[in-house]
Formats: sequence, C-alpha cells, structure tokens
Amino acid sequence: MIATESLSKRFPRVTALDRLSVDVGPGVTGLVGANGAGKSTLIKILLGLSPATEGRAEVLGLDVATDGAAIRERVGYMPEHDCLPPDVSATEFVVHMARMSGLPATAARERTADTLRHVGLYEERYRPIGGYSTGMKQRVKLAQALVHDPQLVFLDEPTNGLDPVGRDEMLGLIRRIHTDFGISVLVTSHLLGELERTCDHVVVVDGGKLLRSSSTRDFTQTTTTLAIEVTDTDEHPDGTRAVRDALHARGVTVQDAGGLPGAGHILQLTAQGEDTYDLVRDVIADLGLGLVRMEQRRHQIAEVFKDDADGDAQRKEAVGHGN
Ligand SMILES: Nc1ncnc2c1ncn2[C@@H]1O[C@H](COP(=O)(O)OP(=O)(O)OP(=O)(O)O)[C@@H](O)[C@H]1O
Repeated sequence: MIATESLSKRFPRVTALDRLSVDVGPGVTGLVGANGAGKSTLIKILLGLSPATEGRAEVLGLDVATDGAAIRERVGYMPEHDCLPPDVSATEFVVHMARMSGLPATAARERTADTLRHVGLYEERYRPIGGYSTGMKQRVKLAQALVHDPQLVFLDEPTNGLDPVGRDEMLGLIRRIHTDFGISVLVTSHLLGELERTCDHVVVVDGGKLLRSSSTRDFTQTTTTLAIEVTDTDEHPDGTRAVRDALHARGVTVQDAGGLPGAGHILQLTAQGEDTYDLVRDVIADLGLGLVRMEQRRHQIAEVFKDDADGDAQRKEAVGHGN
C-alpha cells in the first residue's frame, strides 16, 4: 500500500522526517509518535501535497513526486485540524466533496447519505456544522474522507478532542472501515494504547525516525507474568495486600502492576508453571477472598515503546560516554 525509502523532510530549523524507510501493507495500520514526531508531515508527502527533501515514496504503486493527483483520487484524507465550513450542513459539505472527487450529482447524494449514516450522523446532518460538537465534526471529517470510496484512507489524529466514549466509538468506526468496506487505513495517534485495539500493524516514529514497525500481535505477545485481582472483604479490607503478604510468606515474589489502569488492585508475579496457578488459587481461597481475574499478561505497546526509548537513551548515553 505504502512504501518509503530514506524519506526526509527538512524545514529551515527542523528535520521533520529523517531517512524514513517503511512498508505498509493492507489492513489498519497505526502511525504512532509524540507530537512533532513527523506524522502529519509524512501524510502530506504521501498525498503529494508537500515535496520530500530527499528519498522517495510510493502509495498504491504511484510515485508521490509525480502522481499526486492520481493518489488523491484513490486515497481519502481526514486532516487533523478543524477545517469545516460552519455555515453549511454536513450533507451539503460532503456532497460538495463527493462532487469535487468526480462523482455525478445523483451518486454524490446517495453516497453522502450512506456515508453519513455509516459514521453515525442522522437528522443532524441537515443542520449547519457550526453548531456541531467535536465528535460530530470528527465524523463529518471522516465521512468526507470516505465518500468517494477510496482504496486507502489517511486519518490524522481522528480521536483528538474526544471524550473516552467518543474515542471508543471513533476507534470502532475506524476498525469497521476495513472490515465492512475493505478500505485500508493509516491512522495516526500520539496515544499508543489506543491503537493496540484497533490496528493490525503499528509503525512507531520518533523525531522523524523509524523506531519500530511490526504487527500488533508481535508488540503484544503474552508474557509469563500473571496478573491477579481480588475483592476485599470485611476481614481483609485490603485484599490485594493480604494476598501479597500470604504469597510472600510462601516464598513467592509479587510486584504491584505500577502504571497500569487500576494498578492499585493488581498484583503481578512470574508463573513457574501450573503449580503457581494452584498456589494462588489456594491462597485466595484460604483468605476467603473473591478472585476477580487471574490472567497471563500481554505486553502493551506502551511498554515496548518505552523499552525502545530507554534502549535508545541508553545507547545515546553510551555513545556520549564513549566520546
Ligand atoms: N511547514 C512547516 N514549517 C516548519 N516546520 C514545520 C512545518 N510543518 C511541520 N514542521 C515541524 O516538523 C516537525 C514535525 O511536525 P508534524 O506536524 O509532522 O508532527 P506530528 O507528528 O504530526 O505532530 P502533531 O500531531 O503535533 O501535528 C515539528 O517539529 C513541526 O514543528
């Protein structure tokens, strides 16, 4: 779908992309990086809207340097920033974008109705966009990216400004773009955890450089770490602590799952085979506590990213010490 080779973009004061070589196949791919990592710059180059300083890139087999118009015919784009006219309705705006993409009037109206329904805009679609919530505006931006039935869409920070429920809904919509319509997706985010659930593949960029590109499954392989969560009781108002103490007494080292959601109630330990499961079960039963969950932990993308970043920092430090 996308291939870049030593792609660089230098502005007078900053290198936004630094010899980036990456291949992206069909499916849903996350492009992850902190603000300023170079994600939007990459998308603009891939759409043929901004020339690279060095290197080359292809989208759907087309060269971004020479075939920009052909790429934009086949690729939808949802920009990061608010770019919607406030005084027209979603229907008027999306029909206009469909017509701009070359659809005849009737097809443009039909596709607009279908697409707005798909993104979850119903009666509101006849009201001026200026009165919409952030979530509704994001849906209009998504609809205009899909209306001409592209093969691929670039979604730049589609969850920006949304509350947790709005984020979940948007991530669900993104997943369905691929499963329902077979359209491949490149979606950017600065939140790694978000893309874990949505993407088949994740590309991590940092300071314009490629940090990692691999399937989500590779990022989130199961570990030998067990995560345990228990209830509290009147006798043991801090059930987590009671289990930790009881396991310690049996010579098992337990860690708190610092940094994870709800971490205060989760214990982690390294499984040494089936015996560990039995021991944990017995300890919890003896204490009379309820077991909420006991599961093998998977790596989270954020941890892999952190490991890579730590490794990078250590490498930099090592280089620094060597000098
Ligand atoms: N037109 C421009 N002129 C000068 N510098 C630019 C320009 N566009 C981007 N940059 C710089 O290039 C770097 C990468 O920006 P880019 O917008 O691609 O990052 P990003 O990963 O998309 O982050 P964000 O989500 O904050 O937009 C930043 O340091 C940015 O300030």
